[in-house]
Amino acid sequence: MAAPMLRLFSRGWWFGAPSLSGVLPLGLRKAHSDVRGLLAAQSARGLFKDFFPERGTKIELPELFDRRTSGNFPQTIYCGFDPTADSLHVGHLLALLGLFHFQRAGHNVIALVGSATARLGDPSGRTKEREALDAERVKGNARALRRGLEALAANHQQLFNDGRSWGSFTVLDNSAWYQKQHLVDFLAAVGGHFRMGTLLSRLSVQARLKSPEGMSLTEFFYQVLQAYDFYHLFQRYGCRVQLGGSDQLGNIMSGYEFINKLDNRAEYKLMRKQIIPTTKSEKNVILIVPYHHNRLELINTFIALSQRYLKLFTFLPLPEIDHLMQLHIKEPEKRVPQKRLASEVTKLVHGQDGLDSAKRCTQALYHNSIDALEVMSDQELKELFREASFSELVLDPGTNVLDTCRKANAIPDGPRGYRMITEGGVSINHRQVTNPESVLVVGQHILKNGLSLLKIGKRNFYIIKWLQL
Ligand SMILES: Nc1ncnc2c1ncn2[C@@H]1O[C@H](COP(=O)(O)OP(=O)(O)OP(=O)(O)O)[C@@H](O)[C@H]1O
Ligand SMILES: N[C@@H](Cc1ccc(O)cc1)C(=O)O
Repeated sequence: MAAPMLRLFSRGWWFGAPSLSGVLPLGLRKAHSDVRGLLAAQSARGLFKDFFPERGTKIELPELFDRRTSGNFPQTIYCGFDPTADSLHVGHLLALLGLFHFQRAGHNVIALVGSATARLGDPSGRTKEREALDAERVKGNARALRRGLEALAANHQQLFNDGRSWGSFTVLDNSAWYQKQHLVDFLAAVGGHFRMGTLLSRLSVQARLKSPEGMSLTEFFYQVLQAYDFYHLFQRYGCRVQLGGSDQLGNIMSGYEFINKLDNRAEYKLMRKQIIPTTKSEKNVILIVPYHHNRLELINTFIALSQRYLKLFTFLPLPEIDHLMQLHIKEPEKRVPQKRLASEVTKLVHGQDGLDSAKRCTQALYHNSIDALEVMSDQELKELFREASFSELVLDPGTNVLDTCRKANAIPDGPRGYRMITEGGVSINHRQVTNPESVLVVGQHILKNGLSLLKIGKRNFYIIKWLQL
């Protein structure tokens, strides 16, 4: 008899509020309340949408997550991330939050960096074969991804602890088991368990076979590797649940079938659906790896996003989210839920320091705060005014407003530049300066941190770092 499995897709944000009975399979409804609590809470937040398989399971999924069912607790759940780029993005964050929710409920979770799979390239959800990545590039990306995953897990642990005893968070890399694998041995041992008809029937394969470009053997083989990963994690760590976006359904099914052929113990999976359609477009990807992304960009994006994302991207209890929404109805201009969303996500991604820094940037940018500007480091200022040009100038005695603007190449030479100042188009440190001959004063035009922020017109910023002060 086929072993039980589960698929849980997250609800897309465009589908409306999830209703429990509509989302969860029959088994869950008869489960006892504790179990119901964990999956129901996740579904109520809109994190998961569907289960795989839906029927014919020997053990119902809820038992798998039940603290009180002996032998079943804790479970190990994994999700894979291919290092095809050197940054995590918001789609990954969603997958990670899925893992974090299980971790918070006491289960052990594995974030798998797919250094081996990234070399092949997952064809799922793609219309064209991706550019092949060489081993060095994948290695660099994998290091960056691992750092990002570990940083997020550490922020989660330090800043979102709720006093319960959590499961472990482990980062693994599938190159660890493929490096040692001999190709012929692998094909001989594994290949026979995969049937061509089944592999060919996967939607991701079908779509690519019909495309003008077709599909390479390398890409076709991808699902075998992901299936084997699942098997390996099942054998080695007892991992019975895999989490993935809806594009991962075919790969997860292959893993499920493969494990069942080799081992007929109960097997389960969870799946999550992609909920941010724009994330797949390269232009719209919001990079979140801590060391080379723009915190302000992240905070602004979350301010602009729908309130629904509070449920998806934060750990705030639902009643608290309802309360924030009530506040929003009374005073929408305060944008309370959006600000809270931005700060919760920034805290998770960048830690408390990152959040404080993003708040200083917001103060300096939107509230023209000189105090905030004064305590900002060069790095923060550069990040804040990413579009701004940055120059280092020597402060000669008697340097005036006109000299400063010219040396920073902020105004044109000649009378036109001069007039831009007299006509009020120039400000230094958020204060308008209309006299081109005014000599710069430390403490007014030059901040305590040795910086000046020059603004020309409405949005052209120039940061000047004064040397030899
Ligand atoms: N926008 C998204 N919404 C929800 N889940 C996502 C999103 N983007 C990726 N995921 C999920 O995150 C996990 C890791 O994805 P993966 O590393 O393959 O990223 P990707 O964006 O699909 O990039 P690529 O295919 O170019 O490597 C997968 O389970 C994937 O389905
Ligand atoms: N195929 C997944 C990443 C992944 C890699 C290896 C796995 O074992 C699982 C998942 C994706 O592209 O989104």
